[in-house]
Amino acid sequence: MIGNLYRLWPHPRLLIRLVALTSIQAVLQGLLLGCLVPILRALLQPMPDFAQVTPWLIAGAVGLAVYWVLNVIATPVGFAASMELAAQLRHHLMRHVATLPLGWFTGDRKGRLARAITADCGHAATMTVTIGAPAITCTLVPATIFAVTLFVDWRMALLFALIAPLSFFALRRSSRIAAAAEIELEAAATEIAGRAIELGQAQPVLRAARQSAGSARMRAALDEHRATYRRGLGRSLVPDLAFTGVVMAGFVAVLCLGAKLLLDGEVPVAENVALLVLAVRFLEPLGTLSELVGALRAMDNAVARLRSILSTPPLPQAEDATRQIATAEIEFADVNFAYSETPALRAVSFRCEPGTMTALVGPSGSGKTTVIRLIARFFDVADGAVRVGGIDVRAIDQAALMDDVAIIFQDVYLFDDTIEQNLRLAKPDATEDELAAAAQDARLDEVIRRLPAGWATRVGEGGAQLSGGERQRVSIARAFLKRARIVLIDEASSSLDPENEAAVSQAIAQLASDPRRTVVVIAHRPATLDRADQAIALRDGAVAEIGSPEQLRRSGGAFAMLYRQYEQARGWRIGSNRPAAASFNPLKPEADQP
Ligand SMILES: Nc1ncnc2c1ncn2[C@@H]1O[C@H](COP(=O)(O)OP(=O)(O)OP(=O)(O)O)[C@@H](O)[C@H]1O
Repeated sequence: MIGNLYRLWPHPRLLIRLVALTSIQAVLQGLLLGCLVPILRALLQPMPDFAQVTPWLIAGAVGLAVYWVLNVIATPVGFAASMELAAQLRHHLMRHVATLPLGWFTGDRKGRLARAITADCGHAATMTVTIGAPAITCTLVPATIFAVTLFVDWRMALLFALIAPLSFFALRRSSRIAAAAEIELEAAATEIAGRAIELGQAQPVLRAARQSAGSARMRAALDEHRATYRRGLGRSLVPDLAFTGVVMAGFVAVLCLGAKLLLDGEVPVAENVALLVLAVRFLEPLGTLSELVGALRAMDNAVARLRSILSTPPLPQAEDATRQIATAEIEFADVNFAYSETPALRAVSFRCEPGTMTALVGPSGSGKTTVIRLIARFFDVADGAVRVGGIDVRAIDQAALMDDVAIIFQDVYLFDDTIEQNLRLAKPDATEDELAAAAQDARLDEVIRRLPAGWATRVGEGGAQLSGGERQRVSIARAFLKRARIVLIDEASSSLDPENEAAVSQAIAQLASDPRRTVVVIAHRPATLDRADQAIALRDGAVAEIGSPEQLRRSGGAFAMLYRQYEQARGWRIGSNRPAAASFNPLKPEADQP
């Protein structure tokens, strides 16, 4: 546990100082109690020997003063340490996740990361101080008392040595059960958190179903959490009682041994009294340790969750990585890639020249998004190579690659800041003219003119104040602003309003008109397919067809069928109430379509 903690912090010096301070205090506490032996021995006799007791009283007073000073120092150090450790840990975590492959950030992992940053870092740091320090005291005080007792009476020390491992085993058992219960409780709490998010996000649906106070799943999650808590309590009851029993039995054994030594005349009254005091202080911390054990386990689990993120290997970086990409040419050379067992891409080869736009098409799950992700090096390929400007992306510095790449997702996330700051993310030092030009090219200027505070309008959490099409225009404007030579677009598959659709479509065409730029778009609209210089139809992770859209339409294959269906879908949406493209499987025979 201590090892795990130590390895967790990037700069463990503060932790070492805190542990050293607490350890010195604990040993001092044990030694001060040890002073009682000669003091009582000198005082509890028919003629008290003050000369003999004086040096011990002085030593005790000095020890107490040192203990008090250390205590005064340790309290603020403890507070400062818990803040500092949490801050250190959060920075360490953020620095580490910045080196992870972008493909690591799945929904589930994003949730874990949020929990790690908001809860686990704070818990681990606070508990290190509030639980870790008393745990050290509860271990070192009995250890010191044992050493002192050895000098007073070896038989009593032997009894202490017997009680310690017995209580240690009982404690270990109860701590294991507490750990398992804590993990179950954490899983139940995570389930509740998930359901609570759902409760907020799905309010309209839940209200329509008259379940606004919570779905059946939410209630089930709450019941499960309560049941898990009760189960945990029930399971730890017996081992907890066993531990208390061992400690109590130990104390009875100490009393019996003390009485026997006294009656046999082997240990005088004064020493017997001192031994009893030592026994109490030996056993008492063991009892406290049992109260700390649950919290220690909770801390260990938080530490383990943090370590599981911190131990994720970063994206490998070549020693002599290229820092400047010569051209925006993209090439896939016999690429194979799998997320798990099933291949997502199989022997994919194609080339995209600068100054061209390539449209990726294919049914859901055919590998379009994976192609986009591999160009931006979200993951490394298993076989073959992805090259940009003729260089394998694994040999290009990740920051340099990302400097030249802009990704426009279907769901654009904007920060809860002004529209200007959201745009400046692409180029923090952009001049006003550059901002205005990018906004104009992306047809964002007309949106900004309509907004109440223009460029200074806050876009709300995730960009909620803007429509989907407007958010995409912000994202396209970022691509213009950073002069990205590689633009990867996942065109919105759901319908945009006609104004946004025309604006986004024009902005994409404008992006593609730059002869230095390569645009790859997952296309869902005939207009985009018509504008493309090259189309690649994917099926089951393999290239089914490749050529110019015109050529492929004439050949009457998968692309032609898909094109007709997109056209038809648009016609249906405009002319009737039938659902739009989402219900089509482009590579299914038309007769089988709805
Ligand atoms: N993060 C992931 N982890 C595991 N498997 C994944 C992941 N992302 C995609 N896949 C799988 O890889 C295959 C290709 O998925 P991909 O998202 O590239 O297809 P797509 O053509 O973009 O689909 P869609 O049009 O639905 O977005 C699918 O079988 C998908 O289930």
